[in-house]
Amino acid sequence: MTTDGTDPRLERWATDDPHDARRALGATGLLRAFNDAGVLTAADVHVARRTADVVGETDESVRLAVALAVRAVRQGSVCVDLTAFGAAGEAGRPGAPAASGAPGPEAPDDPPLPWPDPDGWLERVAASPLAERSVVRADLGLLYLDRYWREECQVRDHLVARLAGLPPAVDDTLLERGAARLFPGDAWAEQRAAALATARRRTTVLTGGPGRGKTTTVAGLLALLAEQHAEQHAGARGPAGGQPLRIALAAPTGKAAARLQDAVVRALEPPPSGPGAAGTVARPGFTDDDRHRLAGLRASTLHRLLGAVPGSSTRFRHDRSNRLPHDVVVVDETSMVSLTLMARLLEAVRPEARLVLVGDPDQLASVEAGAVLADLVAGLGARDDGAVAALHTDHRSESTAITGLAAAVQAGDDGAVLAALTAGDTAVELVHPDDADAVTALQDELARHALEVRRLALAGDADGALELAGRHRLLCAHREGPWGAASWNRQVERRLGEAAGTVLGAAAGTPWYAGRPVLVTANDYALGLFNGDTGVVVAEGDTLRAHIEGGASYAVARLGDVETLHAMTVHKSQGGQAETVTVLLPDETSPLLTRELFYTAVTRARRRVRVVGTPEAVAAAVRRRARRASGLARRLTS
Ligand SMILES: Nc1ncnc2c1ncn2[C@@H]1O[C@H](COP(=O)(O)OP(=O)(O)OP(=O)(O)O)[C@@H](O)[C@H]1O
Repeated sequence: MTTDGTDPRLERWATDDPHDARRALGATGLLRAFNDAGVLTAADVHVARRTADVVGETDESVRLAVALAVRAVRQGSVCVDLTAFGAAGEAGRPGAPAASGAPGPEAPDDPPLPWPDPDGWLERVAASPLAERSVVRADLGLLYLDRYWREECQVRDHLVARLAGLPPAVDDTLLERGAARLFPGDAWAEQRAAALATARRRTTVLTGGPGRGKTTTVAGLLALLAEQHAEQHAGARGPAGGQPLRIALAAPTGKAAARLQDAVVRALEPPPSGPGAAGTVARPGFTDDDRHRLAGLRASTLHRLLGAVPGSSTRFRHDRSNRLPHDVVVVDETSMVSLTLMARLLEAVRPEARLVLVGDPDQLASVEAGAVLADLVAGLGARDDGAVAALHTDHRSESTAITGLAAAVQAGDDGAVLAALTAGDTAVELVHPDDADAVTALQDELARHALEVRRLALAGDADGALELAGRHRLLCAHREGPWGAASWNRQVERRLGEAAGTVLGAAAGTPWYAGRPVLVTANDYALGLFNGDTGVVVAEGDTLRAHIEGGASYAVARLGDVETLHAMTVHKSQGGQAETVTVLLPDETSPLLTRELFYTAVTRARRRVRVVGTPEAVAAAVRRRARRASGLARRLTS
């Protein structure tokens, strides 16, 4: 582990298969050596060779640098810091300065690599025809593929321009009065301050972990803005007069958008009345006027908001020449937004519109390149002009032990994490993977849970099966391997089949059976299904129907992109929560084992979290950052 917490190991792939698709047949020189060593894939090598050949670049170290830049993007970084690598015996040793986010130098037991001399390496790339032709860019001491450099600069330019613009006009007396009504007293002080700060700005990043009251704050903020708008346009005539505030609510995935809409609508509902209802649900103090002004709010995916263009994942109908019409744009789960999508969003939002980016910067970043939310928090936070509003108070978790564990993970304090996991609190528990009895007990518990879900599903009790299935989540770092989601899915299915005296799941030739919990893995707008939706297959007479959380049900034959959900990856669990969560940690050498992964996993639990892993794996997870190389935070501060 390097001093900045970056993983010191250079992640490599390995295979005995001479025909493995990652092998770059015909590669020579340094590219060959790094491909043979499992650092570069055939795709990395191919791009470097083709672009270098086109411009006649023959310097092997430059070709290697381009391949490493391609590799970096493949691994989620936006650029690469060549100083993180280095000549053998120089920067290549563990503990040498590693760039933020860049994969670090090799582990001591890996064969040494023929690294070029790091001195002047970036300068050689910068002087090459590849840089002259803008194939790559050397900037901030980092090497970028041109597209990502341009996108990073675009994001910086748009944000800096937004921050430099005049603040929106507000009626301060009305705003203060509204905030005191919506967020009254001490219990709402943090959210009141955040909503007030956000209302007075064009651009705000609103951060907070799960249950910190972000969505509730957004609902109250929208009521404040709608009140301001109504006041400003009272008695106005003409096309704008009387037009309600145009609000866009969006999230990167369909599931997150549906949750955002639900949460905002729920927050706006009148508090329950009747005996015993008082004090059960805390809601901002909305009036009927607020509810009327915000009636019919809908959330959509960011792609849908921007107007997806068939055949392109990076171009949208709304762009700088056709801006979004909205006065307020709220984006939830911003941690899942890639650099490319953020660049497209920022160019499409009208400069005078309010933009509120909501999310938890400690969670895993987007599947695609970039760690935009974390960069915005670091970069804008350092400017100290109030663009970042943070919520810290946990309003949801039913266990202070879980809150404490999550805080210790967040702080990177492995000692405190291990102490929390072994303190004997029933809400938080550590199971050693070599403890055969404990692992068997876990397997039995999972099988009992799956059997009970199946019993309800066979009896046609869709609500009961859904409710029970959603109470527990088994989260894995990996998809494959002994501690991967696929293997645990098979294991639970085998136990289920044994108990039912039959074969269930893939081994039976059909994945469908009553009690199969499912995870939707792609949006299907025609069916109204979203990536991340969860459900259970229920027997209805002789047929099987998948009942999806939220009410819809479908004949199983209609569903295409679904996976079995006895276990799931932590990545796919983002945005959801369950009463109990079991986290299976891989051993401490797994490159996926990071603080962000562990934090995301434990914060999915509301009441109880059980971590299966060695103390070494826990410590490695807490200490290792999933940093992604990017220059955005620095660009925003300079
Ligand atoms: N000030 C408060 N006092 C009491 N309860 C609150 C307060 N603020 C929010 N809550 C309640 O806490 C729960 C979580 O709030 P909310 O959904 O706004 O959090 P969140 O940060 O958006 O969570 P997530 O990111 O997990 O969706 C909700 O049930 C909400 O009603």
